[in-house]
Amino acid sequence: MTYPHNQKLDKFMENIPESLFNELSLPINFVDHNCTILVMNKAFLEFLELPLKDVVGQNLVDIDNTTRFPIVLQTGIPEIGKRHRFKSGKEAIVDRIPIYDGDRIIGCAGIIVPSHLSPDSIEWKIRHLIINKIRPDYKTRLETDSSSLIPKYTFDDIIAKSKLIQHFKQRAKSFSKTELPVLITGESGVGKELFAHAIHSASQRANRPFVCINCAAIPDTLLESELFGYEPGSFTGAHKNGKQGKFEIANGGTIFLDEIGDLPPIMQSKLLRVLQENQIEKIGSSESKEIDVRVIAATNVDLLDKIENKVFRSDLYYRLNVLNLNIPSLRERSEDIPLLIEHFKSLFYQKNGIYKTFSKEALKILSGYTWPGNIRELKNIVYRLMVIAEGPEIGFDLIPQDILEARYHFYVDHYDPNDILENKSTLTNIMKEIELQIIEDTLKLCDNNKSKTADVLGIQRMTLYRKIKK
Ligand SMILES: Nc1ncnc2c1ncn2[C@@H]1O[C@H](COP(=O)(O)OP(=O)(O)OP(=O)(O)O)[C@@H](O)[C@H]1O
Repeated sequence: MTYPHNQKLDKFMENIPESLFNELSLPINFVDHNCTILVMNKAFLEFLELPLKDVVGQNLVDIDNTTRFPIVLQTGIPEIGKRHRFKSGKEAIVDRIPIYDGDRIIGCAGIIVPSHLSPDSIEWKIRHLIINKIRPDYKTRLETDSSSLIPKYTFDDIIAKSKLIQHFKQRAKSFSKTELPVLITGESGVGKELFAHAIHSASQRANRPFVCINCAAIPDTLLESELFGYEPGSFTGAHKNGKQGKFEIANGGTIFLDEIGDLPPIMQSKLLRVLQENQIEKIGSSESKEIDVRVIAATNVDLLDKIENKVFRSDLYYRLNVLNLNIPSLRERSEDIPLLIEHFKSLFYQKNGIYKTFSKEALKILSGYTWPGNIRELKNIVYRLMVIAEGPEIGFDLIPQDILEARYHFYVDHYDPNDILENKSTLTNIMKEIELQIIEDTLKLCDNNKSKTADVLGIQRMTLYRKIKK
């Protein structure tokens, strides 16, 4: 295959034989930097329900105006495993992978992954092969999602309808226009890492590395070499070629220092020096190297408290906390819960091809829960329910006991002792009242179905009748 307009792309594609390309049942296309189609295989044309004629040279937007290729060509940010509705109304999971020549975007590849395909299928494997060929650095993300140099998320991935989070998204977007350090605080699982990725993705550095390091997950003895690297032979057991540190890898881009509150004091001093001087010194080296790295740090502990207890340096805190985002917990924005459940359902579907709905009662219970583990906990529960539900609908009965019980604690916690004094109630009467309230609420959730209510509450149907009658 040759692409007269683009020698670089030509070189890039020269190893892919056209015959093989057209035989693939996986729809694939390539466009140049103007979104002009360079290749669209038979499977792609068939998927778009287009006649099997040559579309090379046409603009993809003219063929399918729903395409997001122009956006990917502009941002340079890959979109992998995204759900897309085509002009024909068909839906599928798609990958859009920008192709670079150095820093320049010269084209984009698109793959449609029909939703019935299992991750074990040959097409799925070919998809991985193609992505890895275009972006070898993306391989890690597809497999483990953990140590890639490419940000995993953009602001579009932060799902929220609450005004509260919209406000934080807006603020974070304005932070991405600057080069200043950002400190993201908030409880565990609220999306701090997600925000860090999004800030980088929307910044001038989007096409440069995004390097994450979890300061709590690395033993103190290894932290220095992880962050700053070492020279060959600088200590026993050192790799003979030495090692690049995370700061050096992140040069030109962003480093995300997660769980910064757990950084040991000695490393706090070293980090402070790096931030002040913009220079790193590898272990075993006497020379400093200039670096240009934007720092985003996150923590779920109270750093001011740590400063007061003299376990965190206040000067480092002020260096990191130039811009601050204190992400609210999920219980402060419970109106986002149904939307997040919908989002995780569709993510699960994209990955596993399994789609289930939640019953009205189940949704109501999940929306009323306080989610101490925040969005991470919600995501895990949604995935777990998708796996364990046998039928197409996830009902009340599958909700974990601790979530159901938490509702009952709510009644107890919210009982006003003044009512006891005013009404001169006895403990037995108070307990009965609470019990009745729970029964009434559960009956409502179960559309007045008494057998179901008894089942959910774990009592006999006759006991339920007796309690209602009383
Ligand atoms: N608004 C959101 N929309 C969609 N997914 C979200 C949102 N917020 C968080 N998540 C998801 O919830 C999970 C936890 O988020 P993340 O790791 O960013 O939290 P965190 O605050 O950094 O947690 P920790 O303090 O434990 O490191 C991730 O899978 C993330 O993708």
